[in-house]
Amino acid sequence: MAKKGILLVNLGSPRSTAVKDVREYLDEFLMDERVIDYRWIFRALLVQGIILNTRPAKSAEAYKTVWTDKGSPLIVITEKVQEKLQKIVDVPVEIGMRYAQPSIETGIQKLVDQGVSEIVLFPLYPQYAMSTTESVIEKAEEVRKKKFPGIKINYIQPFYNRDIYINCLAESIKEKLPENFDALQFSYHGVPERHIFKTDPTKTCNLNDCCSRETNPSHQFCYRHQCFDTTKKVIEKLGLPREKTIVSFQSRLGKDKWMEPYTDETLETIPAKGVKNLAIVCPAFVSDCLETLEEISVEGKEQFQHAGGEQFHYIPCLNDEDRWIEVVKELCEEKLKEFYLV
Ligand SMILES: C=CC1=C(C)c2cc3[nH]c(cc4nc(cc5[nH]c(cc1n2)c(C)c5CCC(=O)O)C(CCC(=O)O)=C4C)c(C)c3C=C
Ligand SMILES: [Fe+2]
Ligand SMILES: [Fe+2]
Repeated sequence: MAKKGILLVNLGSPRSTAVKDVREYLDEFLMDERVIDYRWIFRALLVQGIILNTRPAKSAEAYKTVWTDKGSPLIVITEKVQEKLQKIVDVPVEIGMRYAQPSIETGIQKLVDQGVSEIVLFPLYPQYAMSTTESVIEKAEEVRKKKFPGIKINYIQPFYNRDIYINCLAESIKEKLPENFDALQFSYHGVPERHIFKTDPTKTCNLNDCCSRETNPSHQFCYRHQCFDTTKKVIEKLGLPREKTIVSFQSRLGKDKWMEPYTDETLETIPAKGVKNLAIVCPAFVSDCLETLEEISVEGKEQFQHAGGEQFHYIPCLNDEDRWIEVVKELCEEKLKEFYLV
């Protein structure tokens, strides 16, 4: 019988905080046609002609503020998840990053070296986006066809609405919520609005009320809907009134219109509306990273307090919490079983 294995895939980080390494990482990341989805020549002009002139130095400074002795938080946390998962499943577990190292190819090679020919690949993003889930699958398929044509890969689908994940996230948030807070903000990574239209095969999403409907044909590929649905399900579990919660989108880049409302603008306006004590969580990320530890915990806090906010309570991601490892295990085992069905 074919040997099976698990590949956990996350976004990836620069090799180090040196400007040249950050530049190399940003080059690979932003030249991905599913991230900056312009025609190659315009993407190259924007990324290599403009963004890479100034952003690497600025981002390198930001990375320095979150870097650990062992490296980037995102990589270190993903390695911890791998270690913990490996102790409770009986197939080999490896990690691969969409950008930089260890790459998806490296991860697959390590599994193949252990005799694996059937892989469950887990893109570690709860909600589907062209720039994340789709990009990972495209890359893995490219690598498989070119380098490992004999192996099979089963992909774990976005799990934004799965009960096991919602329960896990709600319990984790509940444990970390402060006693008193005026609002709980859900800050998701943003995407350009254009991406949502582009990946909607039904052409029924207009980025309006449809995203909050219980059912709509576009929901399977609508990042906005999936963020709303995660939020709705978590606040139901927490028993929080809708009025005590805020949804916003962070980390926009460039001049395109990204999904609104923007997290930074929200943080600057809510204190005047009476939100002085804020709890904030970032459920598009399963591991803490630059975008949560620096952009939200540090910059976001400053923006909020500068605008008159008082208590700012950042709720960490699921990281390597045991309850999350159990969810990863269950989702992986469910997919592993599919190999026996074909
Ligand atoms: C949660 C899912 C993510 C989506 C969707 C996403 C889309 C997206 N991101 C950029 C540009 C940048 N993102 C950066 C960092 C970053 N992004 C995610 C996740 C998603 N991105 C993570 C986990 C991280 C942190 C990586 C780490 O090493 O900790 C960066 C790099 C940092 C910086 O310079 O600010 C950029 C740039 C775009 C353009 C995009 C969708 C189109
Ligand atoms: Fe939608
Ligand atoms: Fe990003």
